[in-house]
Amino acid sequence: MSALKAVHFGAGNIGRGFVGLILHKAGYEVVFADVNAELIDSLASTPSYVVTEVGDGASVWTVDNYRALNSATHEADVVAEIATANIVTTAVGPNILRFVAPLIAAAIAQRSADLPPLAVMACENAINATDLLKAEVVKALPDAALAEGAVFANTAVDRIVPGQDPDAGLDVTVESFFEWAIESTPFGAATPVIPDAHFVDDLAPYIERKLFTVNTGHATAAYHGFAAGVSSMSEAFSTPAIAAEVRAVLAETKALLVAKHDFDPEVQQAYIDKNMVRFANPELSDTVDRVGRQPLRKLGRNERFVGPAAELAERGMPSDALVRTMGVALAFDVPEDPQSVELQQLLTSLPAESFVAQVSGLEEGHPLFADVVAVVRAHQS
Ligand SMILES: NC(=O)c1ccc[n+]([C@@H]2O[C@H](COP(=O)([O-])OP(=O)(O)OC[C@H]3O[C@@H](n4cnc5c(N)ncnc54)[C@H](O)[C@@H]3O)[C@@H](O)[C@H]2O)c1
Ligand SMILES: O=P(O)(O)OC[C@@H](O)[C@@H](O)[C@H](O)[C@H](O)CO
Repeated sequence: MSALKAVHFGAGNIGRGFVGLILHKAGYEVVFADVNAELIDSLASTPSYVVTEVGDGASVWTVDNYRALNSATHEADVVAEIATANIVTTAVGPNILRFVAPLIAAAIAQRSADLPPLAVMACENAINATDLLKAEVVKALPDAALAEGAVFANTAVDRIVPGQDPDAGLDVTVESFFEWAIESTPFGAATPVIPDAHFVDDLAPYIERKLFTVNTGHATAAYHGFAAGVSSMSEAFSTPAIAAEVRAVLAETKALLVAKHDFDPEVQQAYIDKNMVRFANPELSDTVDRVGRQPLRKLGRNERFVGPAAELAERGMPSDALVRTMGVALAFDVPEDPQSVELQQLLTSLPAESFVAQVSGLEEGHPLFADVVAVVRAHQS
């Protein structure tokens, strides 16, 4: 292995505008793997694309030195690339990890024992997404011991990359802010060289602070915005009643983060205030449909609403704003979003208790269960 090589699954917004860019800046040749034939053909036939940042300290970056492979039609080629790569990353969505895992498993099984272990990092908005990916990879390996040929590290990624102008081609507009935290412990002394990432011993506080602040706040504005008939995120945040709902949920998640991870309350408040400014950035043309996408995932057990609300309830602490927002999220009805369609079907076909058990994963005896049932029932009536 001479030059550095990374295979990245998911050449979408965060793939091109964040992970691909950072790996490129770190000196890796990036091989993008995606199932979108049009996107892959376009990448394969275009030598470079441009990432334009907006916001404080914005720069413009040209990304080149990449290749692109269709992972639906060229599985064996993708496997061969991973088998000789230093790093494999994903930004496909947590529900898709199980589909990319068999390719990573096949590559690990094929990898020469002379090569250093493959670094595997899922870059998704989910707690311990790499652990989910690892479980699927191990399931697909002919011998679980082969997993020793890879190092699996959880990560937390933060950069708002909205849906792009259809005329932009491969170019991506992103906010200038970004953060990529990667757990260092799995790597021992051999952490990958990625200067724009930072390696931390314990990722839990980072990923929970990110998911339960950035993503909880973001989704709160999206669902309240949708219910109010607002379509752009910047408009949602500049609507005082919606901004107040966001501040209310973030006060609740702050209380949890402070109690659980011993964060300094003032530091967490400064983080919230900084994010309120990020969210409202009028230069980012983000939509409530994108930020609220896949509502069934977002209403899941370890996700941005039920996750913190359940822990608050277990500690006897209030979670009224989080629960109220879950109720508002039920109105998210976007015909182009299959999970939104399924959400609407489940709301008409299931009694409130079954809906809550199925969608939120809460059990009947849980201290949050009755509160969530109440908002579902109110929505149904
Ligand atoms: N956009 C953001 O602001 C942002 C920020 C941080 C994290 N994330 C996370 O990154 C992930 C991707 O989000 P996005 O906004 O880039 O979405 P996106 O829809 O723009 O990109 C996802 C890409 O994955 C591809 N894909 C789907 N199935 C695949 C498969 N089986 N194999 C390979 N590729 C496949 C799609 O074709 C698409 O190009 C999500 O987990 C999201 O939560 C997004
Ligand atoms: O990607 P999702 O669907 O989990 O969440 C939508 C947005 O909140 C998200 O993509 C943010 O823009 C991103 O997490 C910012 O780092």
